[in-house]
Amino acid sequence: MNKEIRIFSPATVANVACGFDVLGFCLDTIGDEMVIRQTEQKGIKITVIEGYDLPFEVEQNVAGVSALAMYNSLQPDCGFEIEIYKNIKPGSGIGSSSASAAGSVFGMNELLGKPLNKTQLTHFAMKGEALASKCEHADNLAPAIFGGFTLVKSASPLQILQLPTPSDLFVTLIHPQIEIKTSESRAILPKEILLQNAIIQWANVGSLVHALHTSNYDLIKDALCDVVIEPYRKQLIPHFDDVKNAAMKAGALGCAISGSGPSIFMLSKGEDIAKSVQKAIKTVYAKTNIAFETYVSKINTEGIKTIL
Ligand SMILES: Nc1ncnc2c1ncn2[C@@H]1O[C@H](COP(=O)(O)OP(=O)(O)O)[C@@H](O)[C@H]1O
Ligand SMILES: N[C@@H](CCOP(=O)(O)O)C(=O)O
Repeated sequence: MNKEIRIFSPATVANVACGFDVLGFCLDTIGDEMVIRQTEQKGIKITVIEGYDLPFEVEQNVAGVSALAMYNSLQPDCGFEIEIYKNIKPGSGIGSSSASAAGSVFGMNELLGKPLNKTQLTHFAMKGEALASKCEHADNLAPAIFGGFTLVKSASPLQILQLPTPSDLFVTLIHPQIEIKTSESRAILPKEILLQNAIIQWANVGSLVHALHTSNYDLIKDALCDVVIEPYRKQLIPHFDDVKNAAMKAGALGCAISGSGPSIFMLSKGEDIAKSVQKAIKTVYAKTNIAFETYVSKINTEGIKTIL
């Protein structure tokens, strides 16, 4: 036995400004690698973790929890070992936990001859994601597994819509090297929101979806606005307003918190503008003593994939 595959499990941007818990897109160059190995010995084992200090206990690691949920449901006549080569810092706001939760179930499914479709994989991956964020949200998992832009129409029963990706859309991202746990940045959100803000927000979600379908960059610009979540969470992110101002001045279509932060993303029309935006936001953080990384990426329309 001992069949194995190596996979690339991408980072993702959840929420996309107005679509808290429902919208997301997949990044191109940033992601983890994982090796999933089929073994004669039954059960799930995490055998290697490199890059960051994370638990090896299956029940404490999101990759283990999602793998176990799928394993218990399918009850295959074999076991699996999981190796995690982590590039995405946990608590980054670019779907670190989601990359691991999706990677283990994707790899197992490939080795078992693909008995599950992508929505079913997302369902099991959500069990792992819930360990990290204390909530079964799929807005990182769906773009990681399906690629491109996705909308989670319903979490239960799970229904995912794939949205088109305008070809000239580029992402710029800044990742201040501080950790914000998704569970903690969810805990500070209000339980109720003002109707007047809800109206603005759902108009923006509808407009953004329409703009993606029609490659209408002006409408993307109008719709990339979050009046519900950002006012609370931006307080956790040093210099958020300065980054946003610099990015918009440099020509970005929009700028918002990536997932639960601390990463901040911008969308731009064309790679040249995305690079100018990168230069502008670098100057904001360069004046501080906070370490940071910046990236320019295409939208990854393929999602998670086998690389060996
Ligand atoms: N395989 C894993 N990858 C990343 N984080 C994990 C993993 N397993 C458990 N965790 C825990 O999940 C938390 C990070 O998840 P989360 O706060 O959602 O960050 P992110 O926004 O980067 O996904 C950390 O507490 C981390 O210890
Ligand atoms: N919708 C979730 C997304 C969390 O994304 P992450 O990349 O920070 O895990 C939220 O905003 O809480």
